[in-house]
Amino acid sequence: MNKIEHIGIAVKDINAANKIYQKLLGYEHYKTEEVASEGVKTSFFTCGESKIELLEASTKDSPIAKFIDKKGEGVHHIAFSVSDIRAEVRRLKKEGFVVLNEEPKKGADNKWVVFLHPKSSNGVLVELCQERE
Ligand SMILES: CC[C@@H](C(=O)O)C(=O)SCCNC(=O)CCNC(=O)[C@H](O)C(C)(C)COP(=O)(O)OP(=O)(O)OC[C@H]1O[C@@H](n2cnc3c(N)ncnc32)[C@H](O)[C@@H]1OP(=O)(O)O
Ligand SMILES: [Co+2]
Repeated sequence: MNKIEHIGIAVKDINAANKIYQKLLGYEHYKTEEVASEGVKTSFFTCGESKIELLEASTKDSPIAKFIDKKGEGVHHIAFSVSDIRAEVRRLKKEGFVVLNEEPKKGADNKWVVFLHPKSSNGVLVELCQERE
């Protein structure tokens, strides 16, 4: 793993959350992006070498909608940047982690992403991210 790429935060209202995180960080987000395949609207803030990803559900069955229904707003996942996502998937499977999608899928901000089930990482949903060429 190279670094924490982003921390994903589930929010009910991305416009309201943007204002809060703008005040918190002292600067504006640099982009918004809808990822229809994941049922989310995102907003990204830089934070040093890492990012904050705000996530609002765009569909009723979005993982974000389910998460907020059960747990409320808050930290939803931690994403790690990796250089070779397929090699990391092979390594992590051997280590016993539960991989949710073996085939990397298109994430936000020009990334390939793979998720690991929170039950295999102490209740934390983990995302692996590799830059798309
Ligand atoms: C924008 C794209 C991308 C990026 O580029 O950055 C994203 O970040 S997309 C983010 C949204 N997408 C995902 O989260 C995809 C991966 N997630 C999943 O596949 C599912 O959400 C899940 C983790 C497998 C859970 O789905 P499911 O089993 O259907 O949900 P339940 O509500 O029944 O929960 C079961 C169990 O798991 C706990 N849970 C759910 N989500 C989380 C979470 N984010 N962190 C920690 N724990 C989580 C949930 O509370 C249930 O626990 P118990 O009640 O104890 O059984
Ligand atoms: Co993410």
